Amino acid sequence: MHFTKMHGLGNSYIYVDLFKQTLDEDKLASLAIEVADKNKGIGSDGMILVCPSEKAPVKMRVFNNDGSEAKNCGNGLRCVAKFAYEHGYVKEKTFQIETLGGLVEATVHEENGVVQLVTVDMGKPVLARKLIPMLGEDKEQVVAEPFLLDDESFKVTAVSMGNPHAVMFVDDISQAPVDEIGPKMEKDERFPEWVNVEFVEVVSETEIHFRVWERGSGITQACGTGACAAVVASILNGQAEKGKEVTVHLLGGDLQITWLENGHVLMTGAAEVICEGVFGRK
Ligand SMILES: N[C@H](CCC[C@H](N)C(=O)O)C(=O)O
Repeated sequence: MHFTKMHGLGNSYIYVDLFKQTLDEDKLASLAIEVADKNKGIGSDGMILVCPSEKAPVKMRVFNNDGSEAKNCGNGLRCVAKFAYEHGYVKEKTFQIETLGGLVEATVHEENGVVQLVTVDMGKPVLARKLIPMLGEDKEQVVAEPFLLDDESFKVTAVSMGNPHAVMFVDDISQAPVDEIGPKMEKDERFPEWVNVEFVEVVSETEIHFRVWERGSGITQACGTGACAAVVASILNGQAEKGKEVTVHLLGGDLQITWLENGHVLMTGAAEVICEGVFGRK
């Protein structure tokens, strides 16, 4: 199997071009686990398939390193956009990408034919509890809601970017209990489809620090959909303003994110190729 390893701010995936090869649908989950293994595989946060689509020039499918399939991936979208443009699957610099969470629009910023940065219109966040999904009293939004976990109460703001996110605010990001709380909250029964867990330290209304425990992958260097959810949560909690660009500092680098007045979330960041190769026994 031919692959390209790419990353968005250190959130790396093994990209497989299904315009040029086919994979057995029944083996996708186990293949994602295999290629992501840093000792016996290639090593990554998961696997992303770059697929033909009937709704857009290209479709993205995302698998975490536990084999679970997700409906969206922000860092993955930027890399898929770069891949599709540089491989000639799209001719325009702005084009749609199909995801399991719906259609998004990407714009590539290229220099001498090489895409350096990509802007993705991630669409509108979903805030209704039952659509996150999150169990509990049926109310429109979950903003700073007390969430009891191991006798400790956390204030959770829930946002879906096509995939579910639980965002909490801390005073010092370096002290955020990512390892301790991440895995417990990820699979808490109150999140029927599990959840990505994010911690945010607000620096100003245009700058935040961010850490993540990803559903299905654990701690990663960056989470694009999580960073979008973090900006939306910051605004819902009165810590930032709609229409103003926020710089999100993640372990692997920065993303520029704006929750526009029209309700859409724009994300701009890097997308890079690490290597290409052939995976599997000769
Ligand atoms: N772990 C996520 C998928 C990857 C999202 C993340 N890597 C991003 O860049 O948005 C989930 O299960 O919803």
